[in-house]
Amino acid sequence: MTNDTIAAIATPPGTGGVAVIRISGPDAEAVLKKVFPRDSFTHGQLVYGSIRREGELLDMAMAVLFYAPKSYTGEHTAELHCHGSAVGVRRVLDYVLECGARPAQPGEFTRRAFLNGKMDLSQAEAVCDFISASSRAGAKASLGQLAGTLKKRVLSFQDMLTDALARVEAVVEYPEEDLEEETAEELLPILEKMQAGLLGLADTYRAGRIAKEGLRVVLAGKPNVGKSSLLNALTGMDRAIVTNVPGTTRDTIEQEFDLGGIAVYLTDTAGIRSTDDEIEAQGVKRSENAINESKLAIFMLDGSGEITEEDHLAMRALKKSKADLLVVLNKLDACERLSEEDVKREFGVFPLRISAKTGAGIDTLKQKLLEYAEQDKTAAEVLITNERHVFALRRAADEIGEAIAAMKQGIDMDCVTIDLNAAWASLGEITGKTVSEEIIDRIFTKFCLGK
Ligand SMILES: Nc1nc2c(c(=O)[nH]1)N(C=O)[C@@H](CNc1ccc(C(=O)N[C@@H](CCC(=O)O)C(=O)O)cc1)CN2
Ligand SMILES: Nc1nc2c(ncn2[C@@H]2O[C@H](COP(=O)(O)OP(=O)(O)OP(=O)(O)O)[C@@H](O)[C@H]2O)c(=O)[nH]1
Ligand SMILES: [Mg+2]
Repeated sequence: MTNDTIAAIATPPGTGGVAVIRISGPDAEAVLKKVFPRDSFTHGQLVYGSIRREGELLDMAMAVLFYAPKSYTGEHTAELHCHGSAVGVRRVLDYVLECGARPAQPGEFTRRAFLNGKMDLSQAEAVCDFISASSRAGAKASLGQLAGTLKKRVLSFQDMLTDALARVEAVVEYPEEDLEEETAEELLPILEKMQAGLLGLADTYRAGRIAKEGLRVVLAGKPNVGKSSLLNALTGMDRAIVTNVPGTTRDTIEQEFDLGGIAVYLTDTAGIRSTDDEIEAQGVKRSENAINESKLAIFMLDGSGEITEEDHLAMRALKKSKADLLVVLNKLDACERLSEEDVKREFGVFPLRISAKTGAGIDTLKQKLLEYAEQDKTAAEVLITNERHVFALRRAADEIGEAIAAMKQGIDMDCVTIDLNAAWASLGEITGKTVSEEIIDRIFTKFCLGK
């Protein structure tokens, strides 16, 4: 139901400089005029005045009216810019509701913007992601999507499909012209390029997800190699206790830090070894859990010592997990007993040389982490950050693949038409053209109130 008038506080709860109440729907102007009396409003012009209920002053505020369709929602929309008093703004909202508006559902303003064609579904989803972004990379990716970069890409894929469909339909419609072979020859490379383009776009999800959700990295290795020292060096904080007693870290320690705009959640763990100490044994268990929950593990070796059975024990725990592996050889400032070649021979991976103590190699390590996080990002201006979009892109690529296979086998062009239409519909799930009501419901109920 979109023909009633809704209202909500659009700013976060609590005390602030200014609090905004948003009102949208056919009665927005009438409600505003009751709350904030004025003979007329000029579209988009903010004016100052009093809000009184039965003579009692509720706030000295500012108000603005946007006439449909030139508003965020595409409906008549009013805003009251009140003092940022939690109690004050609540009283004004109650008065607005008394004057004929009803409380908005979470995401209802943006849902109306979508239903009124002000934005497509990918842009509406981006509004939610942008608001809740917790890193600069996440904010940047969702803002691009909000500005319509993904929408544009999807629409251009759909345009290409429409062109291809028109040509296939010509073959079906004029069988006497014998266009089949010629058309297949011309369309195949186009479809193959589209398929690759769709899969390439879907592959940006790896980097997109890290931009949106952050990167989980665990520090692992036997006791005393310098894991806690590295946590401190990477985060620039004196976060974890460092001593030369093996078994210093007993529990996992997590610290977030910013890596070129990406949120990295770094976990320091208890050194892995077999132990009779009950507390330490539980710590080792927790280390193993932390490894399993991480995308990347930094396996640390002490270059001033020898490779021991404990190193192998730690490595086995890492190999059992799905975490990707980066090996560092620490303490290169001290005497050098281990070379990179030794490590390569023993563990099959070439290590990065660092000193957690002096900071040598830490910038290179950060660079490696950043490259890892952004791999597959390609030059793409578009980063996919949403699993729903990945599924839709992959499905569209599959359907185009079916069309390609059918064409190559000389199967009836009618089948090709079906496959290409299916691909078009899959892409429509991203823009919202071909998506079910339930999915739309699910997307908007995740929004916050007032958005
Ligand atoms: N005060 C205020 N600030 C805000 C918002 C808002 O709703 N109110 N926004 C809410 O998220 C964001 C801005 N987004 C907006 C998007 C479209 C329109 C809008 O009125 N569009 C019309 C007219 C454009 C024009 O006049 O040129 C349109 O698209 O037709 C307004 C805000 C961030 N800042
Ligand atoms: N020379 C040198 N010493 C280091 C370096 N990194 C760490 N150390 C020292 O090695 C010892 C152990 O460091 P920690 O960071 O506590 O090692 P850990 O791996 O966290 O140890 P556990 O918590 O016991 O598993 C401390 O005395 C550190 O000062 C380094 O790069 N060079
Ligand atoms: Mg430690």
